[in-house]
Amino acid sequence: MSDGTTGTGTPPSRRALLGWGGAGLALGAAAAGGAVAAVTGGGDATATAAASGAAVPFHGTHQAGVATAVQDRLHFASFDVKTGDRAELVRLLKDWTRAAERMTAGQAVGEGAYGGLAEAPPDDTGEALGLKPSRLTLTVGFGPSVFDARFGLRERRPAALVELPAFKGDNLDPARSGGDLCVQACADDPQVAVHAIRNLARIGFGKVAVRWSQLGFGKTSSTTPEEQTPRNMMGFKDGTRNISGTDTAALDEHVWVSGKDGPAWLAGGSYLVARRIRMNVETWDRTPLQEQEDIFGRDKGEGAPVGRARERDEPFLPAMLPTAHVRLAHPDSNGGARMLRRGYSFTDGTDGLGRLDAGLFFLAYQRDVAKGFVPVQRSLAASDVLNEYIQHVGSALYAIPPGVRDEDDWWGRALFS
Ligand SMILES: C=CC1=C(C)c2cc3[nH]c(cc4nc(cc5[nH]c(cc1n2)c(C)c5CCC(=O)O)C(CCC(=O)O)=C4C)c(C)c3C=C
Ligand SMILES: [Fe+2]
Repeated sequence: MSDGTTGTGTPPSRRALLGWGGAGLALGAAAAGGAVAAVTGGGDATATAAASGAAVPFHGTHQAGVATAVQDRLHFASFDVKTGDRAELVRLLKDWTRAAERMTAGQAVGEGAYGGLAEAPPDDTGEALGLKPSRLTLTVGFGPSVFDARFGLRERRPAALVELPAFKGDNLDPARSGGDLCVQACADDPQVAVHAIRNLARIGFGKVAVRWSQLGFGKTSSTTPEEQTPRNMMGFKDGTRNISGTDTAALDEHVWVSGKDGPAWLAGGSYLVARRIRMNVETWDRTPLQEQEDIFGRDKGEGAPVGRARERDEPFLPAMLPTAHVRLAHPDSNGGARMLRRGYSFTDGTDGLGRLDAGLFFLAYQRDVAKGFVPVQRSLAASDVLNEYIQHVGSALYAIPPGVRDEDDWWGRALFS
């Protein structure tokens, strides 16, 4: 297998094509440092890392793509496992891990996209050649259905990994819900994220099939509060009170599964809730500004909570409508529940009735869904005035294993060992 550096008959890595090949190690380390700065540093470091197209380290205690700085683009895919052979599934997870190591470092999959046997299709599909690593992160998850009888994993199913309850107003499409495995690909370049999912799906041909996938074009939450807060498709700042990627105390309390929570294989991992939430943007755009602000409990320009001046001022919940989104979602209204939001806006063309098929692909990581998403969504589903403008049309839940520690480790090793 090629190491991704240039040589006769060997396809160059994306990094090599950028002129990084010879000094790959030194520059790779610098790029990783930039990515670390993106996670731990200030806004300037984040902006620099994004602009430089740096690589985010793949190996670590936790998977990248949860607490690491949120990139601007998403390709999320949910897969059904087609093989009934446990060994084949393990082989796939190992192959996926090795390919993910390469792609997140800006290298082509396997022997690359050209230069190999003319009689065989290339290992890599090629559309990311010449592009920077673009802070690509690949995050894998296991859905409840993978713990059925097929792979002998019944005893290993986390007690907390139960199907989400039905919520008032849900209009879920089974074709956009569920799945045995997921891969969240985030990057600053959409082509890099799409290339990653395409190549993982290709490696999995015959063993897994994409059940549904979702592209996202603008982050709606960040883990870097020192950055400018992004705006959602309703024009409001979204993610102001999200968990910061540097707030280790909050991450330990609300996001990472601990050894005490069980099962042991999931320690250092998390749970991911994905919801495709359609917005009726045409109706929203005809709603008066005051009403829009009352619905969220924040103003549209600054993003300040009702009665306050600045975005980061502490919300005073009694000043908001009892049905305001922020009042209902706030931890004080939900027994202290918090989650790390990492969603993206989407626009998937039109719906045939002249309306944009647009909305929020809501992604939230948490330590326990029963104490995070479920109580908050119950309260939102029952009373949120925002419900007049939105509808949940897709839903999935996954257990997110801990990070891949080194080159000998692989996604899900502790689960299958
Ligand atoms: C069940 C969890 C949540 C869903 C589903 C959800 C959907 C949703 N949210 C917005 C826009 C905003 N949400 C904001 C705050 C906010 N939302 C949730 C949870 C869900 N949102 C939480 C936990 C919070 C933070 C509450 C707090 O601590 O104050 C905001 C305000 C800015 C912010 O703090 O992020 C906006 C704006 C939309 C449009 C939407 C569905 C389409
Ligand atoms: Fe919200």
